[in-house]
Amino acid sequence: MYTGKARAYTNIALIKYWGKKDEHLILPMNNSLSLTLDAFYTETTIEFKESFTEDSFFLDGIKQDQKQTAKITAFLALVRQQYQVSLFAKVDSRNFVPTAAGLASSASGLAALAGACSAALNLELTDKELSRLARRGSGSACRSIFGGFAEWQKGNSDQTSFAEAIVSDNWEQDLAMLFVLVDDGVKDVSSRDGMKRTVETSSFYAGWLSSIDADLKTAKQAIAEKDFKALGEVTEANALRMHGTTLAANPPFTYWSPESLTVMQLVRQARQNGLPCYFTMDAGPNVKILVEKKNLAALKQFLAHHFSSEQLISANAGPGITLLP
Ligand SMILES: O=C(O)C[C@@](O)(CF)CCOP(=O)(O)OP(=O)(O)O
Repeated sequence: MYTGKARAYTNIALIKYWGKKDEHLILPMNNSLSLTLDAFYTETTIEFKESFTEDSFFLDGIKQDQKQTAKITAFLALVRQQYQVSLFAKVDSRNFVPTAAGLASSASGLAALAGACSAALNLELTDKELSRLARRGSGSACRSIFGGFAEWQKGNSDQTSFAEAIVSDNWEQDLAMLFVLVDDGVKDVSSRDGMKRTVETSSFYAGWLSSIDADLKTAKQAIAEKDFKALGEVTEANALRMHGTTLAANPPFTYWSPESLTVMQLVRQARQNGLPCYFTMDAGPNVKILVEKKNLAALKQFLAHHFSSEQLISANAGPGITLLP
């Protein structure tokens, strides 16, 4: 019997991963850049055992069905094949996210699973190898191996596609992210399905790709210079461009709900009132607002007129993956 446990935190992309060049290996079309946060994490324990006749997956103590287990089973099949393991496993994940719906990220879950496998099988993977393994579970998971800012080098093969920490002189400690939970109950298109449809059908996709290199350069320069305005502006513009691609997909779709648009407008208004903050969004209606820690309280106060405290969840920069005893 082999057991392992790991904790990994969610990350939010400031320059988005949106589109795969290779679906099987999960190689992205473009580099992306993220900030790992401390508020949401997953702890995953895995047990490989001779007596198990199939893989099983428990999330917060509840056995998951085939569909929810799909990403996990596919990942474990890869681990067995890659590391010549014949044993089945029991995976027990606990998501430490505020009760709010829709915040459990596959990034922290699959990164924690990769770490737990490495520990259980005594693979002693380097961070780069762990990032490559996590990438096979879910693309954005490869960035959660690292704390603070990370860049996912797109590469062109399984060997060359992995994330790396961005040297930042700990500037991320001065930043915060405020999640505004807008729950409009609309069942979104998953990020995996959304990016696939967009790559395959959106006439705006080429425009998105052509803007990435400049955005990455701007973001990395902003981090090096601790220039919050520059980082915020490129973060917001990049997110708008990513989401713009969905409008030209076939069939068209959007992750934005009416409340999402209200939050975006409030962020612009806060800026006009002299409170620097910038929004980003992923595959769902929730809005994430990048703000300097010194302005977090003022931002929360400004939004408190429109949202309940349960809808406003703040996070600071978080650490990389931790293997647990
Ligand atoms: O996080 C980002 O860069 C941007 C997104 O969150 C925007 F929605 C995409 C994350 O995609 P993911 O869930 O990693 O997809 P997978 O590789 O198909 O599992």
